[in-house]
Order: sequence, then C-alpha cells, then structure tokens
Amino acid sequence: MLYLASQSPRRRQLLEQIGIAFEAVNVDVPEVRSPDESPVHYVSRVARDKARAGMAGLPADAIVLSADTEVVLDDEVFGKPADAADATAMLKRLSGRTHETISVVWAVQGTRAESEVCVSRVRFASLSDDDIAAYVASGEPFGRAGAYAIQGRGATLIEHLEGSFTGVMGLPVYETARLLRRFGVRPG
Ligand SMILES: Cc1cn([C@H]2C[C@H](O)[C@@H](COP(=O)(O)OP(=O)(O)OP(=O)(O)O)O2)c(=O)[nH]c1=O
Repeated sequence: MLYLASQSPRRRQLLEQIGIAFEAVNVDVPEVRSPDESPVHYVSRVARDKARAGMAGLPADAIVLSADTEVVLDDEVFGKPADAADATAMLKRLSGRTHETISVVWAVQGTRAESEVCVSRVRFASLSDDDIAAYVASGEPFGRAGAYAIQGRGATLIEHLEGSFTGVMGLPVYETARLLRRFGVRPG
C-alpha cells in the first residue's frame, strides 16, 4: 500500500492525476536550513524527514512517498511567506529575475529509501508595486513556497519556465512515476 505523507492538496491532486492509488497521512516536520547546507541538500533532507515521520504507525511494508518544494534565488531559500509583508518582499525579489524551484521526492519502504530531484528555472516578469499588492491581496501567495502558485493567478507573473510545471507546483509527476516504478507501484 502506498501512503502520501503530505497535507498539501496540490500533491494529492497530482498523484491522483497520474492514476496512482494511495492514502494520505498528515505530517508536520520542522523546516530549518542549517547555515552550511546547500539548497538541494536542505530540500532533500526535509522531504526525507516527512517520509520518515509519515511511517509512524504504518505497517512495516508500507511505501511512504513525500516531497518538499522550495524557491531559490541567489542561494537564498524562500519558503512559505509568514505574512503579507514577507510575501511582498519575496515577490519584489523575484520580479524581473530567473529563480530556481527545487522539488525532491522520496519513497521509503522499511530500510529502503530512494529519491528523485527536480530543478526548474522560472523567469518572472517585472512586477510593479501595484501588481504585487494586488497579487498579495488575492491571498494566493500564502502557503506557497516563494509566495506564488504557478497553477493559479501566479501563471500571469511567469514569462518563461524551463523544467517541470508539476515540479514547480509541488510534485514532479514524471520523476514521481519513475521513482514509484522502482518500488513496483504503477497506475491502477
Ligand atoms: C512555487 C509553488 C509552490 N507551491 C506550493 C507547493 C507546496 O504545497 C508549497 C511548498 O511547501 P512544502 O513545505 O513543500 O509543502 P507543504 O507544507 O505545503 O505540504 P507537505 O509538507 O504537507 O507536503 O508551495 C504551489 O502550490 N505552487 C507553486 O507554484
């Protein structure tokens, strides 16, 4: 049986989209980057912690899938904005620049643990203060790494994407399907 250790509705929706049967379990792990930790290592570690936390109380042969997504600009990691001021500051930083989104997916079964990394490059249009204020007022930035959602109104802020749309959204489905195949999990 496959379990998705995530409270993210996006991740559940994307896993459903590819026809994989699963049950969702809620996890909540601290997301704190160590000073010397590279962005990819950090994202991977957090995603792996989610899978390990998700294993608690499940049968020994359960397969647990988890993911983490962060936005990276100039080696700085942008998680979810704390409030409107934080969202505004992040969007100002992203405006007119290209950043990376990093998504790492882990599958864990007993002592076996494997991952896939998906890095995309996203170029934002130059945004006016009014554009940013209107977007923050829409509420969409909250709960989203980097204060935007590519699957929502945020799409109007993005000039160019190089990589994986679903990876930016939170669960890179190509990489996820490839990872799950290695554990014998296929669409039903
Ligand atoms: C960049 C971007 C992020 N996001 C979301 C995906 C993730 O839900 C969130 C990043 O936070 P995460 O910490 O990766 O995930 P989460 O806390 O929402 O869910 P869980 O840990 O329970 O799996 O940002 C979008 O929905 N669209 C986007 O374009």
